[in-house]
Amino acid sequence: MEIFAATDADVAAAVRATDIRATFGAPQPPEAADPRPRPQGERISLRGVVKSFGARPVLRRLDLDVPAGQFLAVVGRSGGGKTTLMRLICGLDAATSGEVRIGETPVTGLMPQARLLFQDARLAPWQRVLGNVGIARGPGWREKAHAALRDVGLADRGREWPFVLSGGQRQRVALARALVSRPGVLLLDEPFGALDALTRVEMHRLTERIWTEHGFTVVLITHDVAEAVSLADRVVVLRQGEIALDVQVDPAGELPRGRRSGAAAAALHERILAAV
Ligand SMILES: Nc1ncnc2c1ncn2[C@@H]1O[C@H](COP(=O)(O)OP(=O)(O)OP(=O)(O)O)[C@@H](O)[C@H]1O
Repeated sequence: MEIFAATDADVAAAVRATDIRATFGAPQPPEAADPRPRPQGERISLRGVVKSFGARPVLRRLDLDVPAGQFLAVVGRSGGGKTTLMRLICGLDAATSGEVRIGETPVTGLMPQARLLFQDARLAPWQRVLGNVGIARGPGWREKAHAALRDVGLADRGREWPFVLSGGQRQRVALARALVSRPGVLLLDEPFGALDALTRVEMHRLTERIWTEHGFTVVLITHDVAEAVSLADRVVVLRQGEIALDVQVDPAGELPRGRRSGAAAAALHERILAAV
């Protein structure tokens, strides 16, 4: 295993080379300054997907199409198969039968165009923040990692160690690490579940902004129906391995994302809760 620790000189050079003034929510510099290729959201499709562990079926003949660029939220009770679904989409696990595709490509192993974020940030403690974001290395990794840190409002934290960061900041580093390769699909497995309410709202706004700027396809798992209604284009309820509800959040385009309140949002909230 390669263990790499960026030296202070490395980090200082990377920080000097980019704009460290950009902070969370600040306007982003022109695309030309970013060394990463422009991302393309990718379609996700599942056809007749079954996943069993031993004799126990967890996903039962699932059909699901997520159009490129859509923000889909998946809600459901514990044990309903949500994480299993994510693992099949990114190729961490294989379906027992049926087919999963990202774009036109059948998922037969780990998919480089899909990135998965968990509830815990899973940072490498022996790497500084910049090293964590660029952990996959490759040509130009420092510049790419720094651009991703700037995306998440942590441009000036690259030289710090993960243990000095707050939980929300660690999740932002994990998000930057996922974004560094400009994925077509971002899979979020309850990444906000362990955060306090204010940090969670910050992360909602950050996720929405980055999704708008990057244009990737998002699948967000959450137990929080309000979070699903607030952020997503569409909500799917997964119950005992089957889709119990599949609903567009705002088909008429009347509910501003992030401020979805009022009777229509409340009715949708109730409908989702009834299906969970
Ligand atoms: N590797 C595995 N081996 C055996 N059973 C598994 C495995 N992974 C998941 N399961 C089982 O599959 C079912 C669905 O698990 P999954 O983690 O997908 O649910 P979930 O909806 O994400 O739950 P939660 O909301 O609690 O995270 C559970 O009963 C779980 O015990």
